[in-house]
Amino acid sequence: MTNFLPFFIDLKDKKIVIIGGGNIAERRIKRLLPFREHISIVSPTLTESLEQMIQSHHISWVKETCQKQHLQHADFIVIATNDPTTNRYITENAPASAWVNASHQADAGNIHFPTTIEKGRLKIAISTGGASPILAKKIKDSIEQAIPDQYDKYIDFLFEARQLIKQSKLTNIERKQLLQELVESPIYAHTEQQKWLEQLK
Ligand SMILES: C[C@@]1(CC(=O)O)C2=NC(=C\c3[nH]c(c(CCC(=O)O)c3CC(=O)O)Cc3[nH]c(c(CC(=O)O)c3CCC(=O)O)/C=C3\N/C(=C\2)[C@@H](CCC(=O)O)[C@]3(C)CC(=O)O)/[C@H]1CCC(=O)O
Ligand SMILES: NC(=O)c1ccc[n+]([C@@H]2O[C@H](COP(=O)([O-])OP(=O)(O)OC[C@H]3O[C@@H](n4cnc5c(N)ncnc54)[C@H](O)[C@@H]3O)[C@@H](O)[C@H]2O)c1
Repeated sequence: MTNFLPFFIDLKDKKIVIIGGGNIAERRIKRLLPFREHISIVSPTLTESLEQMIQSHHISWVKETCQKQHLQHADFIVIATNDPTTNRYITENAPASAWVNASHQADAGNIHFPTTIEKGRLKIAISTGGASPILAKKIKDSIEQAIPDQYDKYIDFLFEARQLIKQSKLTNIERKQLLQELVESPIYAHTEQQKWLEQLK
């Protein structure tokens, strides 16, 4: 079994190519668009919803079946066709440097889509390494219930506080104590957060 390293990546300037225009392609595009507007789809057909999406985003549609030139220079390839021969062709002809998501067969690619929880800066990604996406979803639901509603703003406050602490003249021990305190005794009220930040300015 291949061992996958969990990571958070920036897709800016990356060339993303999705092969196939069905349900899975649609699911992948919805996940990718908030992080990268420029995406190419290579597929003879598109779902209705994808047809609408290409009108309103920087998605380019190559209305062809997949050939080698579509894979050249791609940084990130999503295999999402319903044709096993094409799916295999892509895994065999993708550039060695590309990240390949093989939605038809987990271990044929080198990158998996996890299920994710996103609350502002907080991002949690869960994967079962292709064992059970349904279990991944179940774990997501239970973690989501345990995250307080105020976390979104509270984590922004932690970010701001940490920037100020890093710029301060405090010793390393004092910095660590303050950072620890902010987590052990969370401040959720906006006015209290502002007061706390003012003291450091
Ligand atoms: C996280 C999520 C994101 C997303 O897809 O958006 C995701 N699958 C989701 C749902 C889901 N997928 C499938 C079902 C039907 C039930 C079932 O088969 O179990 C359901 C359930 C449903 O639809 O409710 C079928 C399926 N999935 C894969 C294969 C191929 C294989 O197993 O080799 C097949 C068979 C295809 C076929 O039958 O031909 C493979 C992968 N699916 C992954 C991610 C990656 C591993 C993540 C992990 O290990 O946890 C991985 C390895 C690769 C990848 O695609 O990156 C999303 C989570 C739910 C959510 O968050 O809502
Ligand atoms: N990872 C997952 O979570 C997951 C879940 C379900 C299915 N799948 C797998 O994903 C794949 C796609 O499933 P789907 O439901 O989106 O299928 P779909 O039938 O909705 O769409 C398939 C698309 O592939 C296109 N296509 C076919 N041959 C092509 C070629 N040679 N070149 C380019 N495009 C081509 C079709 O025109 C169509 O747009 C299947 O292999 C399926 O097993 C993965």
